[in-house]
This record gives sequence, structure tokens and C-alpha cells, in this order.
Amino acid sequence: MSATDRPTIAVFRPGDERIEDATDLLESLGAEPVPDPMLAVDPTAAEPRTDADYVVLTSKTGVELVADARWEPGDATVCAIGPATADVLREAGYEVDVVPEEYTSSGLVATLEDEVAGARVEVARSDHGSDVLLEGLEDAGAYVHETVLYRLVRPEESGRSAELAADGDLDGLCFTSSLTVEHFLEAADACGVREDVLAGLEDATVGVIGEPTAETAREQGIEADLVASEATFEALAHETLEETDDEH
Ligand SMILES: O=C(O)CCc1c[nH]c(Cc2[nH]c(Cc3[nH]c(Cc4[nH]c(CO)c(CC(=O)O)c4CCC(=O)O)c(CC(=O)O)c3CCC(=O)O)c(CC(=O)O)c2CCC(=O)O)c1CC(=O)O
Repeated sequence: MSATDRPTIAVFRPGDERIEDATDLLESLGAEPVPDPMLAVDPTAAEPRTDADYVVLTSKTGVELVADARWEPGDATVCAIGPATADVLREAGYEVDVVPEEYTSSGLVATLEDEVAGARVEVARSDHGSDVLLEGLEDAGAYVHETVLYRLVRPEESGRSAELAADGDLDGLCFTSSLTVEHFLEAADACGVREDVLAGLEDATVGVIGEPTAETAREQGIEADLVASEATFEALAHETLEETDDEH
């Protein structure tokens, strides 16, 4: 716990309004947020193909970039990986045709696999998107093309949360993607404290946004205490804080 007796919760969202929203939400729930952005966006200036039957968008960032480029979907079926991405599409004036029941790459594959045989599917996303989506759609018979709209990099100044974790001063962590886990541990390596961080996390609540992130954490030696009941930051924040309160 911090000097204020409020649980300290680290959050790693990109350093735009997403980290501000996350910080505001955690504060409103009674936590002391530790904002430590682990992702920065580096646009490539690439644009989605215009001849696709289906176009898949997997993030708010991707939507903002295509909207800025005044991308026109034409007759394509527009698919969003989850409700947050769908909301940003609608706010930008696009119609959203498909949102899977489970907000993950495999959830999208499950939703589309019966209808995409022979179709051209454009996947527009970052340079770190998972192969599950491309391979799953190809296995369903689609002609899949990926456009990398942006690269995701670790901000140089990131790492404050790793130092706190190494000292046992974090009560909870909210990991919002696989790369946030990897970059958090890279930051720990940069400070030479990986082993202390892993030990410090034993007493903290580790929350992750979805099963893909939980799997990455496991591969890196971090066992998640909870997987959010749906892939939204709101669910992740509430559930991580509840678990943190239960444990302290
Ligand atoms: O691991 C990486 O960082 C690179 C691959 C990657 C993972 N996430 C993003 C885009 C992105 N989303 C969020 C938060 C968030 N995730 C989801 C569902 C979701 N999206 C993906 C990837 O496309 C996955 C992984 C997968 O299934 O392969 C998942 C499942 C959850 C998981 O365990 O990762 C949603 C739902 C939605 O979009 O509607 C959200 C939004 C939640 C909300 O706003 O409430 C983030 C972090 C963040 O918002 O803090 C990111 C990374 C930043 C960005 O790209 O803008 C990617 C990149 C990609 O898809 O190419």
C-alpha cells in the first residue's frame, strides 16, 4: 500500500488519452494509479487496400490512422475486434458490420470462418499483431492481406513501475496487451531488476485484459491472478482492484 493507504496499481496503456482515462478511472475507484506507458505509436503511413471484401480493424489506433487518411470502405464488410474499436469506428463515421462475441483474434476467426472462403480479407493493424488471425482466416479459405498501419515501440522513459515492483511497492498491475508485458520486463532488464520484479509480483495482483495476454505473461514467468471477464479496460480495472482489496 502507498502512504495514502490506497492500493498502488500500475497501468501501461499508450501515453495518449488512454493512459489519462485509465488513471482517472483507477482514481475514481479509490486506487493510487502508477501510469507507466509501455507502448508508443509510430505510424507507417500505409493505408488499407481498397479492393477487399472484408476489412478487419483491431485497435483504436488503427481506426484513427485510417480515418485520418480518409479511408473509404466501399462495399467491404467492416469488422472490429471488440466494442472499444467498434465505438471509435462509429465515432469516425464508419458502419460496423461485425464484432465477435469474444473480443480476441480467435473470437474474430470463429465469427468469420463460415463466411470468408474465397473472400479477400484485409487486416489493418500494428507490426505486432498475432498470427492467430491471419492463419485462422487463411485456414478458413480467405485470401488474407495484412497492412501494417503502425509500429509499437517502448517509450525510452518507461520503467518506473518496474522499479516499484522490484521494491515490493506495487499492489496491482493492469496489463492491456502482450507487448505491455514484454516491454515491462524489458524495462526491468534495463534497470537490472528482472529477478526482483518477478519476486515482487508474487505479492501483487496481476490482472490481464485477455487470454492472449495471460499466455504471454505465463511464457515470461508471470502468472496472472485474473483475466478480465471481457476485453475492456473498465472490466480489467474493476476486477484487478476488487482482487487487490480482497488480498489486502
Ligand atoms: O501485444 C501487443 O501489444 C501487440 C498486438 C496487439 C494487442 N492489442 C493490440 C491493440 C490494442 N488493444 C488494446 C486493448 C484492447 N484489446 C482488445 C482486444 C484484443 N485486441 C487484440 C489484438 O488485436 C488482442 C490480442 C489477440 O486476440 O490476438 C485482444 C485480446 C485481449 C488480449 O489479451 O490482448 C480490446 C477490445 C477492443 O478493441 O474493442 C481493447 C480495448 C480495450 C478498451 O479500450 O477498453 C491495447 C492497449 C490499450 O488500449 O491500452 C492495444 C495496443 C495499443 C494499440 O495498438 O493501439 C495490438 C495491436 C494490433 O492489434 O495490431
